[in-house]
Formats: sequence, C-alpha cells, structure tokens
Amino acid sequence: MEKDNLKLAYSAAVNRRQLFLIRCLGGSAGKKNFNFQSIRMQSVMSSGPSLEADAVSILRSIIPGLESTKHKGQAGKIAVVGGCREYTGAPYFSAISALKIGADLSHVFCTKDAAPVIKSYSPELIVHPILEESYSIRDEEKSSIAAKVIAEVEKWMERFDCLVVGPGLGRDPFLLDCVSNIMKHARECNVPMVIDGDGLFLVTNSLDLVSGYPLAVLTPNVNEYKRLVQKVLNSEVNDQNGTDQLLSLAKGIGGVTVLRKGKSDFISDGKTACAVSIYGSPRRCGGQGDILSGSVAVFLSWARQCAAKGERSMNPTILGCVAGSALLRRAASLAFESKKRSTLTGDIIEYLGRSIQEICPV
Ligand SMILES: NC(=O)C1=CN([C@@H]2O[C@H](COP(=O)(O)OP(=O)(O)OC[C@H]3O[C@@H](n4cnc5c(N)ncnc54)[C@H](O)[C@@H]3O)[C@@H](O)[C@H]2O)[C@@H](O)CC1
Ligand SMILES: Nc1ncnc2c1ncn2[C@@H]1O[C@H](COP(=O)(O)OP(=O)(O)OP(=O)(O)O)[C@@H](O)[C@H]1O
Ligand SMILES: [Mg+2]
Repeated sequence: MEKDNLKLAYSAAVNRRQLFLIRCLGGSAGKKNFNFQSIRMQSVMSSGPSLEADAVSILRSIIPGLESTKHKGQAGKIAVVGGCREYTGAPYFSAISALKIGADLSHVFCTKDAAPVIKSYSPELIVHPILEESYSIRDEEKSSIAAKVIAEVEKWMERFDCLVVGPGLGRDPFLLDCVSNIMKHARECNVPMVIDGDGLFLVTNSLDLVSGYPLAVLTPNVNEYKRLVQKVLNSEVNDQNGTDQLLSLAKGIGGVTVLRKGKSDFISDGKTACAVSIYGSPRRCGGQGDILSGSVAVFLSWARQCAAKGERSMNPTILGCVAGSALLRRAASLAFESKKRSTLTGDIIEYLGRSIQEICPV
C-alpha cells in the first residue's frame, strides 16, 4: 500500500515536472522564443499586475552576450566590503554569487580574522584582509590604521563596477568608521553601491553617506526596513499604503533606490515603484539576502553598460534590482524543488547558473 502511494506520488511529480518543462520550453530553447510564461503568470497572480515588473524581459535585455572579443573584467568587477570575526558566510555568499552569475572578478574586503576563513571557502575570490575591529587594536593605533585602510581601498576603487557594503560586516564602531570612509571615497569615484546587512545599520545612523546619491541601492529585510522607515519618515511601517511609503522613503533619502525584501520584493527610486513576485522558496534560511546583494551588484553593472550604449532608458539601478531579485527567487525555487526542507543558501547558489541559462541560453 505504502509502495503504491509512493509510486503515485512519484509519477505525479514526474508529470508536474514534464508539464513544467513543456511550458517553460514553449517549443524552443532559443533566446528570443524562450517562453517563461508559467513564471510570469505566477508573478502577476501574487501581487497584482499593476506593479509587477516584466523581470524576464529585463533580464534578457541586460545580460551581456559571451563574445570571444571580450577581455577579463568586461563582464564586471565587484567588491564586497564585509566579513568579520562572527560572520564569514555572508560576504562569501554575496561575492561567489556575483561570479556564478557571470561577473569576471569578485573581491572581498574584510577583517584580518575573517580573511583566511573566506579564502578557504573559495580560491575564486580575491580577499583583502584590511579591516580591523576595536578588540584587536590599541586606541593610539586607530588613526594610522584608518589611514592605511582607506589607502589600500583607494588603490582598487576605480577598477570596481559596483561595491556591496555590509554583508557580515558586524557593528564594531571603529570598523564602521573605516567603512564610512570607504563609502565616501566610492561616492567621489561614482562607483555604485549596494548597501545591505550591517551596511544598512551604518547608513540608517548616518544617512548622509548615501543621501542624494542615485547610484546607491539599499536592500533592507523586514527589520532593516522598519529601522529605516522609523529614522527617515519618523513613522511605523504601514503595509496598507506600502507602495506610497516606499516611494516616500526612497525620495526621503534623496532618490536612492530601495529594494524592500519580503514575500514580494518591492523596488523604488522615489519616482517609480515596481515589484518582483516570481515564485521563490518557502525556506527562509539565512544568506538569501546575501545572494541578492551580489546579484543586484552584477545586474546593476550590466544595466549601466546597456544604458551607456543608449540601449535602455529606464533607471539602470531599478533594472538591476528587478533582475537580481528575479534570478535569486528563481534559483531558490529550483533549489527548493530539489532539496525541500533541507534547502540551504549554498544549494540556491548552485542553481543560479541554471536559472540564468533558462533565460539566456548559451
Ligand atoms: N552565514 C552568515 O555569515 C550570515 C550572516 N548574516 C549577517 O548577519 C548580520 C545581521 O543580519 P540579520 O539579517 O540577522 O540582521 P537583522 O537586523 O535582521 O537581525 C539581527 C538581530 O540581532 C539584533 N542585533 C544584532 N546585533 C546588534 C547590535 N549590535 N545592536 C543591536 N541589535 C543587534 C537586531 O536587533 C536583530 O534582532 C549581517 O551582517 C548579515 O549580513 C546574514 O546575512 C545571514 C547569513
Ligand atoms: N516571505 C517570503 N516569501 C518569498 N520570498 C521571500 C520571503 N521573504 C524573503 N524572500 C526572498 O528572500 C530574499 C532574501 O530576503 P530576506 O528577508 O531573507 O533577507 P535577509 O534577512 O537580508 O537575508 P540574509 O539572511 O541573507 O541576511 C528576498 O530577496 C526575497 O526575494
Ligand atoms: Mg541580510
């Protein structure tokens, strides 16, 4: 009896899978004819058609081709500022996701303690052990160390297409001072920044770091969003009027782009708002936001390249957010299909490649 039930469940799963493949392939695997209709339907159904971005078209339009004329670096050079004694997973997830999506180089600027650990996760990452936390230095050393940190980052800054600031950064006051200097320098160099995790803790307390900088993207989770709304709008989160509040928040920080993470991801630059509701995963394991920050950094860089060629008129930071969110959610859904309750962030990262391949086959 149990065997029969198992057989039935198995054949139902196979049927569902076949139906899904037929719907997705739509008779052709070619880039132009690829049919992602099943996913688009789900997305429209879950948050209403008016706000939902056409994420698949956006992804297709900004993912660059793989051409033999290109040299290393042209598909993106990303740097993650994060990683401390407590957190080594978050910067790794963010930086490795950038590579898995298609960036050529991914750097991590972290504390001296975190560096050997992050290096041991992957030889693909370029890891700079430059940051220090208060516990490891004497007060009289602070100013010389702060000067060294910024000098080290300055050497690299102009090479980066985007910085991700905050995954696993921690909240040590001295370290955050040094990171503030890095952000000021990035801003002077017009380098886009995705601010996440403890980077949002820093920015919420020092809004000037990003205020009025249109190349800044903030990616708050539920707690981080609440703190931002309280600080900037002096009110509580109001989900009845969620879109207006998000617009006001982005506007209140001088036109930065805010990607509010949740059941649907909502994105606004203070002028327009859109949503990504593509079906993701019901697992809420830590680290999915880190994948998102690395993804947004890459797509934002690609969208800016398209904009520079005059190929796209919409705000490239918004396009980058939509693309990053859609890809993460698709990968999470594929990972969950396979791993169910045991789905972890590492599993989702393994599906980034397949998710991008479905949209832009090579
Ligand atoms: N494997 C890893 O290394 C991971 C590390 N992560 C990192 O963990 C850090 C925290 O992210 P969460 O999403 O948990 O942050 P949240 O702000 O959502 O939650 C953290 C919780 O701890 C409290 N908290 C922690 N430190 C505090 C402090 N110094 N003062 C006041 N309250 C404090 C917060 O109020 C909140 O309740 C970030 O740097 C994030 O990037 C996460 O990305 C998950 C994965
Ligand atoms: N309730 C939900 N249903 C579906 N997807 C969700 C839900 N909540 C979050 N997500 C997705 O997970 C991604 C990460 O959001 P989450 O709120 O977990 O971030 P986070 O707390 O910063 O993660 P991290 O653990 O990496 O710090 C979002 O981009 C969103 O697409
Ligand atoms: Mg987070």
